[in-house]
Amino acid sequence: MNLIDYPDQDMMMLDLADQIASELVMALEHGERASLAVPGGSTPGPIFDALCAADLDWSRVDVMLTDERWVPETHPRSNTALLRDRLLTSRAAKANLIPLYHPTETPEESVEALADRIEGCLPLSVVLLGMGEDMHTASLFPGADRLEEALAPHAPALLPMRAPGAVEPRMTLSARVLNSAVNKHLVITGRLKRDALARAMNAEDAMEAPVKIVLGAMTVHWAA
Ligand SMILES: O=C1O[C@H](COP(=O)(O)O)[C@@H](O)[C@H](O)[C@H]1O
Repeated sequence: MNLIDYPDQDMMMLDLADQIASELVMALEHGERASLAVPGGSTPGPIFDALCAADLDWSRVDVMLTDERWVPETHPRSNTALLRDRLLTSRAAKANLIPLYHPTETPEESVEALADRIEGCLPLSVVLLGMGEDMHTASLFPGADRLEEALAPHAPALLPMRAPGAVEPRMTLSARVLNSAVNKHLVITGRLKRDALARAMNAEDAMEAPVKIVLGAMTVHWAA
């Protein structure tokens, strides 16, 4: 794991947006298409605000979330709504959204159809992950019902997930998909998440600290 400490959050968000844009450009130089997976939640908005204006051929980029809350796009907690508002705009409006949500009552009803579209984008060119203070990443939560399956080396690409720490059912990329990305970044802010990262590094296994499963070849970006 490579940990970068930034002097402030603004600088970190701009720098990270630049790095991701460069990695996408590189991927497009070597292949027909590039793929990018990004988190939802409260942290990545400023990265999206800068990244959406990057001068690259977005029409050849597939964009997806690392995980989604099972709520419609009109819901304030929809990660897809965040993506549409702050990343899939400006130049990046030309990117192709690979959805992690479909309006069925449960994620189980949609998982197969959604997974089919993800398989065609693997390995991901770039993954950006977030992390909660409980050491979850994507929707790999401690105590989640299908966590063991999602952490397994031959896990399916996409899994429904329910956890005591998650407000609603989730859909998440598996650890296999996250770890197989060509470029891997984890962005965290604040002292509490830095402490959580330290706890995850020292944890016995990823079942108690799921983020541990992705830390191996990860660049972790932190600012207070
Ligand atoms: O629920 C989620 O939480 C994590 C962390 O979110 P944050 O608000 O603490 O930044 C996020 O990475 C994940 O994508 C999201 O669904």
